[in-house]
Amino acid sequence: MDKDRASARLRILLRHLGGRSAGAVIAQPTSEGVSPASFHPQQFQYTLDNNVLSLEQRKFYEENGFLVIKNLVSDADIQRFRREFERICRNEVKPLGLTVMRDMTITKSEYAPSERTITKVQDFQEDEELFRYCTLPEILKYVECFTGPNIMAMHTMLINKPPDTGRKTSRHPLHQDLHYFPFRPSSSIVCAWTAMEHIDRSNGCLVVLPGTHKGTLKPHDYPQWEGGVNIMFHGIQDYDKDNARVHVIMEKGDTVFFHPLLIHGSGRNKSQGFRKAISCHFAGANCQYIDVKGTSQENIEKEVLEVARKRHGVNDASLSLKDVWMLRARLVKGQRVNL
Ligand SMILES: CCCC(=O)SCCNC(=O)CCNC(=O)[C@H](O)C(C)(C)COP(=O)(O)OP(=O)(O)OC[C@H]1O[C@@H](n2cnc3c(N)ncnc32)[C@H](O)[C@@H]1OP(=O)(O)O
Ligand SMILES: Nc1ncnc2c1ncn2[C@@H]1O[C@H](COP(=O)(O)OP(=O)(O)OP(=O)(O)O)[C@@H](O)[C@H]1O
Ligand SMILES: O=C(O)CCC(=O)C(=O)O
Ligand SMILES: [Fe+2]
Ligand SMILES: [Mg+2]
Repeated sequence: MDKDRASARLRILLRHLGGRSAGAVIAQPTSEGVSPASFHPQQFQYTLDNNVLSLEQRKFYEENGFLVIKNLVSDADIQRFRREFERICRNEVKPLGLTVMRDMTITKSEYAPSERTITKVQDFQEDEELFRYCTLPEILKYVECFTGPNIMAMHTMLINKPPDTGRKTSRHPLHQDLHYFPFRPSSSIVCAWTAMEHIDRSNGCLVVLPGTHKGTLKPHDYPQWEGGVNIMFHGIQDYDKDNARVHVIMEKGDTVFFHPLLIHGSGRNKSQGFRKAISCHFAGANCQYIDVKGTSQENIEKEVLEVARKRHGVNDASLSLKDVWMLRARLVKGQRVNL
């Protein structure tokens, strides 16, 4: 693409996004299909102008790709999420569309459903009690700094990381969440992840490689782990080993906001407890779906569609990753524009 066309495309993109820092041109990574030749020096690429983040917080996110806000979600709310999760585990409620995951070392076991066999629930957008998390004003206040005022909740999870059985399957390999998402631009997407208890290295805290959000989306695949790896837990094969791993220690209610290109994962849970966190990936409603065919995301599309076909018996060859995400997406603020 020549320089003029590239900058014209950027201008359209900017208008579409409702404008970031005044007069600034967003420097999008090349994986977004925009030429880096049109970079202009500017201060902020990953946060919007607003009065919520302090200059220091804003600079921290720009530089590192994540930001921890201490004590953001109340104990009372966390208790409600915990109760609802327990009800789901006991089969007392069956929210529509919910995906229940078991650790691969216990999937084929005879255990009755309980909090000890479920490692993660995903897609709780139809469970009003858990979905309250995605609508908490204290969460959305920060989310808006990244997505702008029209906010979609795209992906919801409550993670119940089990004590490791010794096979290290409780680890989550280093990855970028954007690998799973067929929508862009990446900087209008943010994950909010709230610790539901004290989380440190002993029970498998989040591990991040600061600054990696400035890079591009890397190819992902299953890691070659001896003890095996959970379904769809793709990892980055060759990340820069010189990048310092940072273990993010959090207290109950602390919330980390992070960019979908930030390389992160979590270590083994060496404790006897089930380590809990609740999270939602939000996106600006102005984001656009992309076709991932012919990209590194093709492998995850194939896996997700195979599961969708098996579970729902749909056999439509034209089904794409986009269709799956359109069903999950739920508006939490403003207007549903594209997603
Ligand atoms: C930003 C996002 C980052 C991420 O989210 S990374 C994680 C992404 N994970 C997902 O999207 C969730 C994937 N899981 C699922 O969709 C469901 O758990 C899954 C696999 C469909 C299973 O659901 P159900 O069919 O209700 O359960 P089931 O017990 O009958 O299992 C069916 C077949 O799947 C297998 N399975 C289930 N959980 C597994 C696991 N953790 N690791 C490896 N294999 C697993 C299970 O053994 C069974 O296999 P088979 O049919 O007997 O051969
Ligand atoms: N040698 C490695 N190669 C690739 N990824 C790794 C390696 N070691 C750890 N990881 C990944 O890095 C993240 C954090 O792992 P970390 O080393 O903190 O945990 P751990 O090995 O379970 O525990 P610890 O090192 O505290 O005993 C996880 O995503 C894990 O999968
Ligand atoms: O809570 C964790 O272990 C992190 C999970 C994660 O990064 C993910 O599911 O995308
Ligand atoms: Fe992740
Ligand atoms: Mg280690």
